[in-house]
Amino acid sequence: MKTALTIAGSDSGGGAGIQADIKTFSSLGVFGMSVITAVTAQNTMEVKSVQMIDSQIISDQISAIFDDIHVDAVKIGMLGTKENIDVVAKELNIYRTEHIILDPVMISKGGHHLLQQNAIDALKEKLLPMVTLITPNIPEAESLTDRKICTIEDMYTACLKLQELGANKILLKGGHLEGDPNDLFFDGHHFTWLPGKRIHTKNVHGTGCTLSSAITAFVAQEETLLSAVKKAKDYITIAIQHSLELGSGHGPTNHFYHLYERAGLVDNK
Ligand SMILES: Nc1ncnc2c1ncn2[C@@H]1O[C@H](COP(=O)(O)OP(=O)(O)OP(=O)(O)O)[C@@H](O)[C@H]1O
Ligand SMILES: Cc1ncc(CO)c(N)n1
Repeated sequence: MKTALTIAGSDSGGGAGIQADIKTFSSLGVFGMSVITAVTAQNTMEVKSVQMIDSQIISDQISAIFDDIHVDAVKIGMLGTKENIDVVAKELNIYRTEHIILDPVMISKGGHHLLQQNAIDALKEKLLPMVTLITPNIPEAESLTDRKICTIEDMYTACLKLQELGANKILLKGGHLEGDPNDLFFDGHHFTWLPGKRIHTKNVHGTGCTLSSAITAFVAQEETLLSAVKKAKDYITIAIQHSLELGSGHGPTNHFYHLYERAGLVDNK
């Protein structure tokens, strides 16, 4: 069985973070492992509080895994602090993996800062150049490039700017712009649009986490990056289409829908 590792924060509400990543890995047939960088007390409405995990324990979790188990692909989500970025970059430089997918998590859907402001430079300098793919949403790309993104033209320009900053491949998610959620993939030479149709639901908690871990699961299974990104887009679309009405805020997506459907466990009437 292929393996995937997520280095991210825990979401007690189960829809985003480590929990979304492990559900995604499992539903797509790869063995999931985790390095927890932060514990968030979170539900569908808000992040109540966050406790960062000590850098030494982060470093130990990474070495415990890599010293023993082969890792086919790594996904990085919430890191929280500059210290965490430093330790993750240092360890991943030691244990080299072919595929590293970075979701540069900065702010939760409810507006809670999940990355300290002083950590953005470290993310740009240390992690950006060493990862295979970065998957910012519009506000994250704006923060990384220091410019507003309002139009399709701006999305192209932002990808080129991210490349200038050292990024290898980029998936710029368009979900935060008006209209349909079309994402732009840039492999360093060519642009490819991943068209979407907006699903009108408030249950979009953890969509970014789920998309990046699905890409990770597909590259772990030897898909090319472009094919992994396309399959992951299909996967998140189905997960949003069948998202779950849980809690009073942004409910989670349905990570296992395609398996339930295959098993005849859903009523399609
Ligand atoms: N309402 C929607 N309907 C269909 N697809 C959507 C919708 N919202 C987002 N998506 C798609 O979901 C994926 C994740 O994008 P999104 O912009 O929501 O990530 P994000 O803001 O990083 O999420 P998160 O809240 O987890 O940080 C993208 O492929 C995006 O186009
Ligand atoms: C732990 C965690 N990671 C990522 C997100 C994405 O928004 C979140 N809400 N919580």
